[in-house]
Amino acid sequence: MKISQAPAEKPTAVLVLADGTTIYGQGLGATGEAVGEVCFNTAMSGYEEILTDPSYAGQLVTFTFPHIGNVGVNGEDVENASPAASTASRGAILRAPITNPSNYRAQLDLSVWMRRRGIIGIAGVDTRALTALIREKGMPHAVIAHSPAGQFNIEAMVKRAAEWEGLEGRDLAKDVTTLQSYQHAETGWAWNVGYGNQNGSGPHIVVIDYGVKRNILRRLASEGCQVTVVSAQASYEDIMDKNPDGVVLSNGPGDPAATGEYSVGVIKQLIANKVPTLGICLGHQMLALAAGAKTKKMAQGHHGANHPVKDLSTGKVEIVSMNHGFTVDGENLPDNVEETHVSLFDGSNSGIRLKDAPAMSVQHHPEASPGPEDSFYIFRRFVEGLNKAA
Ligand SMILES: NC(=O)CC[C@H](N)C(=O)O
Repeated sequence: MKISQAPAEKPTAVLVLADGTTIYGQGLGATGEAVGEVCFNTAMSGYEEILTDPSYAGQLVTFTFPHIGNVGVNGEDVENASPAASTASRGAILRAPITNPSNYRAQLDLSVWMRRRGIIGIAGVDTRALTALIREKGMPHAVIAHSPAGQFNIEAMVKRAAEWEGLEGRDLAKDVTTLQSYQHAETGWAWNVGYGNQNGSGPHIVVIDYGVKRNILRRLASEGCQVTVVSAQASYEDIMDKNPDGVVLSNGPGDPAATGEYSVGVIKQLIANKVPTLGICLGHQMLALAAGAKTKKMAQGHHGANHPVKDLSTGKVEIVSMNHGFTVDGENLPDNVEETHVSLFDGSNSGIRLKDAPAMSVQHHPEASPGPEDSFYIFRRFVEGLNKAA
């Protein structure tokens, strides 16, 4: 069975990097072109969650796991909470062609689902070599084109990739955030039950949506919280009008430093007024900025569901879900910021706590989705803190 090689003849898709590297393969999903930064994700499962995670806006995802699509798509494991964020990642790069879906939850073939969501894919790529290249040279800018007729203008694609503005300095949260505030009651997924529903009577949490993953909302609801989601552009007054017991700063795409123009001011007010705050991923980076720390672009980023992180307060190691291309500079934290978690892959910062405000944040994804549930405790720690304060 020939499953892993790019067809030598009649390619229907091509991946072109800004340096001119040209890789032919088979087209999947939507036709047309997508431009973005290529990152690699090492998760072995969870492609439906990954391809709907709004944090991937502006990126093209290479899956290092060779068989993607085997269990189809179920339409339930979708992470974008806002319709505005329905085109998170614009492209998927796969090793093997997609086989017939086999899973009791499967509703659709991955390629058909990608076509409906406007995601362009290419299979037959030597993803191992591409990943090795990213590790050596950093995340390249690239264009994927899918043309059933096999017509490509490589020169124009190289130019487009080379001229693409990149993610540094880009605020993408404003493109994926909800425009209106709403309540969220859905809880976690359980075998034979599906997602639950609960109108919690616990603390009221306002989540600022910079591109929030649904499982963050579900984890909060599962902890008994009442959950209200507000737009990334909500002012401090908008938020406080809702009477929150705590505020969650969500994940999201783009450069935290650029997103900070409207959000960091709000976060500074939350800290100054001692509003209990939990930041996740982009929210973590922006809490750090608000507290006086710095963020910077990483060379290869962290994207996967199998990263070891150490909780410095307990000494425990947890295996976590990661998805970030920017990082908080853990070497130069201001005095009021304590490092609470570190990545055991490269020692980069993976969590902070403010010494002068009830605020904490993590770079990794405690909501998993996809990934292990080791870090669900972060939500519990936050909610227990609120209950103690009440
Ligand atoms: N998942 C996220 O929130 C990503 C945060 C940020 N956009 C980064 O790439 O680092």
